[in-house]
Amino acid sequence: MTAQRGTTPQGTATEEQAARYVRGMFGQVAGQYDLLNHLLSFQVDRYWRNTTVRRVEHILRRPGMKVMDLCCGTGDLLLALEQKASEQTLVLGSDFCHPMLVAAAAKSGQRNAFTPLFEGDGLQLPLADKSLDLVTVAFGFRNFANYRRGLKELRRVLKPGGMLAILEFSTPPNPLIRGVYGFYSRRILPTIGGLVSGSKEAYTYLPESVRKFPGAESLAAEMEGAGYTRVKFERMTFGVVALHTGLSG
Ligand SMILES: C[S@@+](CC[C@H](N)C(=O)[O-])C[C@H]1O[C@@H](n2cnc3c(N)ncnc32)[C@H](O)[C@@H]1O
Repeated sequence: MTAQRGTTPQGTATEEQAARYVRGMFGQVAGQYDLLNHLLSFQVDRYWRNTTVRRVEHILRRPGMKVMDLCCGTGDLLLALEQKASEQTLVLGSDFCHPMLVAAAAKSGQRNAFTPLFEGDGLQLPLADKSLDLVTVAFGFRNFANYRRGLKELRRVLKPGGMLAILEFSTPPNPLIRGVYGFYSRRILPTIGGLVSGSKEAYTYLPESVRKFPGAESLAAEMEGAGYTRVKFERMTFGVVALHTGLSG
């Protein structure tokens, strides 16, 4: 399905259609996802995730904390979180794409504590209000069918003072870097991604979804609008990605 003009960031008429489209697309590329991630980012993706873990490490180390990596995909951030978490910290992984969770299950669970994985949509999580101390979302939030609803849902499941950390592609502020990155992501990335994964559409969707995603300042404003406090962001790699953090209130 090619995204048409519509009401969701994916261009579909309804949020259900957007979710089905995104889930199907990630399901197609789950097998080659890690290889392509590391290849297309020249391995810099590891640095982005490790930086994210460093920013939330104080929460991971505190015994009794409950942490969820939402949109965990094949589990790279989940694994990095697990490695820094105390054994008394509950780390959960969630995604709405089953083949991605299967890949994550093969990787996580390497510490002496159980890491439950569950299928869940970030817009409608099967979790009680105020149940988590930290939610991380790496490269998943951009795919939500409704950003405002997603922010509200994540605030719902966070305890008062709990932290949301969103690692996501962004728009480099420097026009020269933006031009070079734009050329790479629109021309080179879909070709390599298409050849390796067999789904050119998925790797054409990627730069398109980044282009449509709000810039770092706008996302910070959205977070504040949804009730998060102490919202801040840090750009990495010339602003190709940004890490936003905020407290649930
Ligand atoms: C680009 S992958 C990122 C995976 C992983 N976090 C990483 O850093 O590599 C995006 C993931 O978000 C998931 N996703 C997208 N929208 C979602 C939603 N509304 N609820 C749950 N998962 C979602 C997709 O299924 C996919 O596995």
